[in-house]
Amino acid sequence: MTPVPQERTPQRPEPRLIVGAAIVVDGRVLACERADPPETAGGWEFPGGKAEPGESDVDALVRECEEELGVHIEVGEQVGPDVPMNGGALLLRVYLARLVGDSLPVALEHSALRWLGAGELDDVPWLPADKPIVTELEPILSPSGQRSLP
Ligand SMILES: Nc1nc2c([nH]c(=O)n2[C@H]2C[C@H](O)[C@@H](COP(=O)(O)OP(=O)(O)OP(=O)(O)O)O2)c(=O)[nH]1
Repeated sequence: MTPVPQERTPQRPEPRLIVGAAIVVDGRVLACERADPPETAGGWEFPGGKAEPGESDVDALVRECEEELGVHIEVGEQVGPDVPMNGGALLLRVYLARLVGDSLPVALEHSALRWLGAGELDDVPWLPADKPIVTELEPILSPSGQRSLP
């Protein structure tokens, strides 16, 4: 019998994961202004970056926050949705986090840092992918909603 040719569905490569940390202290979250590249410079984001192959989300976030801010963090629950970027090639995922130890964040790679309370989240131009996440962060930062904080 002649084998029936199988339908071939083109395989999309897995998106590259970008992890971000919503570091919260006393009801305010740390926002970071990108310094480069020119396409995203001046946009505000959560500290973080690409998870390396085989690296857990938590390990990637701890590493990135040490590199970018000189702080050690403890990572909590995810906040907001996974947000596809670059036509699905990248996926942004953000977790609540808190500072561990006495070190305060320093802008080692960003051009500015700001601590924003619930009513101040619109004070900076977030990168587009961050907006649905910031929307879900707002009620968590408000005094009545700090249930999910790590
Ligand atoms: N870290 C971070 N990146 C974000 C956010 N929102 C957003 O659109 N991005 C984009 C900006 C960049 O195009 C990409 C992250 O790349 P990156 O350059 O920070 O990654 P990285 O630290 O691993 O650096 P590299 O390996 O490319 O040098 O994701 C966010 O909240 N945090």
